[in-house]
Amino acid sequence: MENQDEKMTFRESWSVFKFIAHFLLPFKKYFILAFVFSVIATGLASIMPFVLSTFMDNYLTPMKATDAIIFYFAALYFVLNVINSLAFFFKWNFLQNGAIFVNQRIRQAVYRKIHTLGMRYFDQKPTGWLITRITNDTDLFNFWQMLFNALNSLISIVIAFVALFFVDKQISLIMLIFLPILILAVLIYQRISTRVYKLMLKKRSELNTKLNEYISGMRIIQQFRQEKRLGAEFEATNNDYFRLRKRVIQINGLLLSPLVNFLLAISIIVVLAMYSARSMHTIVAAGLIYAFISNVQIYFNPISGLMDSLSNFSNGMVASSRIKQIMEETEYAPAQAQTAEKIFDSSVKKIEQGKIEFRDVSFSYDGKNQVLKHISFVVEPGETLAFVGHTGSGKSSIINVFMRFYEFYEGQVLIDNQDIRDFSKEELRSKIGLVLQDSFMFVASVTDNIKMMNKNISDEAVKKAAEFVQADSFIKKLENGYETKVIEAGATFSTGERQLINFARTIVRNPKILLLDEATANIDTETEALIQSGLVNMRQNRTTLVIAHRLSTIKDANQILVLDQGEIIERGNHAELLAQNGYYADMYRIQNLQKEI
Ligand SMILES: Nc1ncnc2c1ncn2[C@@H]1O[C@H](COP(=O)(O)OP(=O)(O)OP(=O)(O)O)[C@@H](O)[C@H]1O
Repeated sequence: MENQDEKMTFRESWSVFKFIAHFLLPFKKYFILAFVFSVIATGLASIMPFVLSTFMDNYLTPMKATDAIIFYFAALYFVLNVINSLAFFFKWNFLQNGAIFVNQRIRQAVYRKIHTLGMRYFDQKPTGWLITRITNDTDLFNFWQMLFNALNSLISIVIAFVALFFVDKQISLIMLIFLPILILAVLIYQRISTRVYKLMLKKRSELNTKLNEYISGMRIIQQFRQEKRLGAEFEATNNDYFRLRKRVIQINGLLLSPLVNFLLAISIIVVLAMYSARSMHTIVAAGLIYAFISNVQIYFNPISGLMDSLSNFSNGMVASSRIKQIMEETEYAPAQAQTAEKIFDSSVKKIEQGKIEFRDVSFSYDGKNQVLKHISFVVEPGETLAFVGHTGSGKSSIINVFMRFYEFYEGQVLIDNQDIRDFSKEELRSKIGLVLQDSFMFVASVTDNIKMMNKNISDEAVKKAAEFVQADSFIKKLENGYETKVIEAGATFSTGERQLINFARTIVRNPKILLLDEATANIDTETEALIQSGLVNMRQNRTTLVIAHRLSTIKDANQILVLDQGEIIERGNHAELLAQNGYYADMYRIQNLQKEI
C-alpha cells in the first residue's frame, strides 16, 4: 500500500527498472524471437494490400486479368496470409511463454524471500497484503509484454510509415502531423488512467486484506454477531473497488479506441480529399488508394496498444517497486550458524545433552517496550521447568526467543553450554519440539500431518509415536484411520484431538528438548486424561520448558518460575513455592477453590 500514491522519482524508476531487468534477462531469447516474428507479421500485413492494389490497378481495371493471373495473385495472397498468421502465432507464443516464465520466477523469488524474513516482519504486514503482493503484483510485473507492446507499436508505426512514404511522399509527410497529436493524446490518457488505476489497485489490496481477516476470524465474527457490521464494511470497500474499476473501464472506453478512431477517420478524409484534388489533373489508381489507406490503418492501430502498454507500464512500475521492497527487506529471521556441508565436520555443533540456560536475557518486540527483563535460569538435561504468571507476563516470549522466532539483543541463551546462535537452524528445529496450544493441520492425511511430509519417517514410526502419546486410540476410530483426510486447518478435529496429533508429530522426530504451551481450552475429561498421560510420556528423558495454565499439571516440575511483567518474581519447586506463601501460593489456592466450586 505504501508508495502507491506517490510519484516515483527518476532515480527510483531507474533502480526499479534495473531490478526488473535482472528477472527479464534470462528469458531474452523469447523476447527477441517474439520481436522477429512480430516484424515479419507487421511487414507482411503492410505488403499484402500492395499485392491487391497491383492486381486491381494493373490487371482488373485495364481488364487484363486472365485465369492464370487471377490464380497467381490468389495463391500469392493466400501464401502471404498463411505466413502472416504463422508469424503472428509464433510471436504470440514466444511472448506469452516468456511472460509466464518471468512471472513464475519472480513469484518463486518473492516466496523464497518471505521465508527468510523474521516474525517481526509478519507482525507488521497483514496476510492479505502479502498475498496481494505475491499474486496480483507479480502479475502486474508483466513488463515483458508492456515493453514488447511498446516496442512493437513503434516498429509497426515505422514500417507503415515507410510503406506510405514509398507510395506517396507528400501525403505520407502530412500523416506525420498526426503523430504529435497522437502522442499528446497518449500522454493525457496515461496521466488520467494511471491515477485511477493506482487507486483501484489500492482498493483491491484492501479488499484482499479484509477478506483474509474475515475468513480466518470467522469463528469470532459469528460468536460476536459481527456479520452485519463487517458485511457493511466489506460492501463499502467492494463498492469503492467496483466504482474505481468502472472508472478505469470508462476512461479506457472513452479515450483508448474512440480517440484513435476519430483521428484515423480524419486522416482518411484528408487522404481521400488529397487524392480527389489530384484526380482533377491526373488519373489516380483506386488500388493504390486502397493500399495507402490500409497502411494508414496499420500506422494508427498500434497507437491504442501503445497507450495501453504505457498505462500498464506505470502500474507495473508501482507493483514492481513494491515487490522490490519485499526483496530488499532486511527484517530477517534471526541468524544461525550455517549448516556445514559435511556431517562429520567437527565445527558443526550438535545438541547432545539438552541443557538449557538463559543468562540475563532481556528482550523487546519493538525496541521500545521491554517484554523480558534480565531473565536467568538453568535447566539440566531431562529436567522440567515451568513458567507461570498472568496473561501478558512474558511466558510465550521466552519460548519465542528460545525458538529464535525473534532476535534478542541482551544476555545469552545457551544449549549444552554453547551459544544458541552457534547451532544451525536445522539442528535447532530437529532437536527442539514445539507444541503450541492449538496446532495447525494441513490438508493431507493424518499420517502426512504427523510426518509433516518428511519422507524419511516410516508409517511404522508414525504409529509408534501416536501410541506413545495416546493418540492412537482416537485415530484408529476415524473413518479411514491414519489415512483420514484432514480438511481446512483440521477444522473437523477437536482441540484435544488436534493436540494429540501434534504430540505425535513432535515425538516422531524424537527431539532432545520439548517446549510445551499447555492448552487452556476446555477439553473433555477423557481426552484431557489422554493428553496428560501423553505429556508425561513425552517429557521422559527430555529437557522440557512448559507454559503452565493449570498449576495442578506442573506439581512435579523440577523448577517453577513465576513471571510478572517480564520479570521472575518467584522461583522454586511446587513445595518450595507454596512454603514461600507468595504469588504462586495465592494462584494455587484460587485455582483449587475454583475447582471445588
Ligand atoms: N508479536 C508481538 N509484538 C509486540 N508485542 C508483543 C508481541 N507478542 C506479545 N507481545 C507483548 O509482549 C508481552 C508479553 O506477551 P506474552 O505473549 O509473552 O505473554 P504470555 O505471558 O505468554 O501471555 P499469555 O498467557 O496470555 O499467552 C505482552 O505485553 C504482549 O502484548
